[in-house]
Amino acid sequence: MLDKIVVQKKREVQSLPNTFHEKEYKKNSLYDAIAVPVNPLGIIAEVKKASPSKGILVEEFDPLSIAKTYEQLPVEAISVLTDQQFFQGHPDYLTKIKENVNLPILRKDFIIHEKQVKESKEMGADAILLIAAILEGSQLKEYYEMAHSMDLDVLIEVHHEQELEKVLSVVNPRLIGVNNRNLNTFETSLDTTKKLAPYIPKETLFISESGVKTSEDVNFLRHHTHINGLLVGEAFMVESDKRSMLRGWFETGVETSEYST
Ligand SMILES: O=P(O)(O)OC[C@@H](O)[C@@H](O)c1c[nH]c2ccccc12
Repeated sequence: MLDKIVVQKKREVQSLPNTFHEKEYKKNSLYDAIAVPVNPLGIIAEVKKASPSKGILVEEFDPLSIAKTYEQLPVEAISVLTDQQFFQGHPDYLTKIKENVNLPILRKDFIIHEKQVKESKEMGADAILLIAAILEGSQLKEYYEMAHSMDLDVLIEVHHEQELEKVLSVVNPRLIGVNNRNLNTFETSLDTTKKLAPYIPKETLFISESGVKTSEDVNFLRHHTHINGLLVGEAFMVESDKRSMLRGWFETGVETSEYST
């Protein structure tokens, strides 16, 4: 699946222009929001209509009103899918949300070319995702540095130890996301975050991505790892009472974390 997405992205990149116009948006730092969260853990709530694994999550999809609901909860940041082909997202959703919602906005897409980094800035993103599985070490370094020079924060996504090693050998990332979903099989396992936790540098902000749905999930992650935040899509999208769900996640608190190194 990931291969198929990359083939499509290569096609899309060919039709991107060579120059982009930078508009003046107020920057909201994803890093700062996660470093000093309002919630007990930093919450990045995703605006996602559909996914290749689940199909359409919500029929009546109004990205701006979803983002405004997130802003009211509140959450620390918003992730917006801009991929059209596989997730039914759109770049305009991100721009519209940036213009109307005062939270850090992460562009969620499959970046494989520097033009997409510049395009993200033009869209109004505060941060981008770089997926280690689809990038060489040299590309990771190049896009990471380029993004920072444009004042974009970067969340680097990894799935396993070799990817993490590749990332750490080229950059000193401020934010790392461990994706619990295997992008080839689409299965999620929170053990992915647990397994990688000991290898995430202490000074790096650590996000667990995908497959978080219940307070048991949240407590599992808080008990076994030193995560700073969660990236949640589906659970929010299909829940009508998002506020109660979020409150419920932190109600029971955590027993002392077993995680110590
Ligand atoms: O809907 P979930 O299981 O809560 O997952 C959200 C998010 O982590 C997921 O959408 C995601 C993580 N990494 C990605 C890379 C591309 C597209 C999507 C993603």
